Amino acid sequence: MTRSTLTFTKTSLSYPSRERKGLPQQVLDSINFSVSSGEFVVIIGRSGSGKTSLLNLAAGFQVPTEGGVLLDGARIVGPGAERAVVFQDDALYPWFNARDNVAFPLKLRGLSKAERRARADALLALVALSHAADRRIWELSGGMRQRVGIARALASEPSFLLLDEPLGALDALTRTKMQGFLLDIWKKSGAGALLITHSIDEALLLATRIIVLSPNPGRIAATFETGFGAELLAGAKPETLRATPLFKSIHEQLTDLIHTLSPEEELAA
Ligand SMILES: Nc1ncnc2c1ncn2[C@@H]1O[C@H](COP(=O)(O)OP(=O)(O)OP(=O)(O)O)[C@@H](O)[C@H]1O
Repeated sequence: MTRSTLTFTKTSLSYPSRERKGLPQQVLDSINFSVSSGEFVVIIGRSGSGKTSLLNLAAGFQVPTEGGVLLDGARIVGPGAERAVVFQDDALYPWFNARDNVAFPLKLRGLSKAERRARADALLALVALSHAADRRIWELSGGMRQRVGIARALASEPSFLLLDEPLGALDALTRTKMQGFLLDIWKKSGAGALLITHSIDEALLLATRIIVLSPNPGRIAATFETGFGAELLAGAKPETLRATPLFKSIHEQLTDLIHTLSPEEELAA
């Protein structure tokens, strides 16, 4: 895969606000950062700090009020197959089985039935769901559904995975498994990842870089370069990493920072 870069440059976003009688409410203020292939950037910040808005801009669902969002230097003006989005409650087609859900974007790309089946089966193998290819969506657990959603997102061979709390609805054990899994997929795909989470622990385990957003309007308050994901991929156990002084220190700094920025907000550890 050729190296690709997604860049936010002096990106600001305002929404018309009902409470303010139509006056614009600024939710993002002059955001500057980039994500390249092979990077895993995690955005963390209190509820309402503009995380989803940021991701929507990268996806091309919205356009900035000021500044730009660029893909390899070209302004993003709409959604594109090279930027795949995975949400918390991914809307899979309940009347299709897992394979047909994954194959659906391939149909839109005009692949033949045999090609779609072969590609969907390869993607299901990648997310360790070969055994469930023929099962309907309602026959799958929450974690399995999320893996189908990720396989479907990978079907378009995206350069970027845009992940909006994809693991937020899962129980703790499944979430831990899925974190390792997500890292593995990201590494194998060579894509760049931009993940939103409320969990400081998750941010630390997955990110190559953590960006903290401060609220009202959303601004970058701090950036942390981290590398625990590489250790997880190399086989380290999450609990071993959590016990290291460096993990504890960054966890403490992030907790302090987010609570200083939003003292009334309870954040998940
Ligand atoms: N389509 C919209 N129209 C008007 N205001 C919006 C719209 N979408 C979001 N907002 C407002 O923008 C601000 C940021 O919302 P956003 O969803 O980006 O934050 P967030 O950090 O992702 O929040 P959460 O963690 O709760 O998901 C909020 O005040 C929200 O009410």
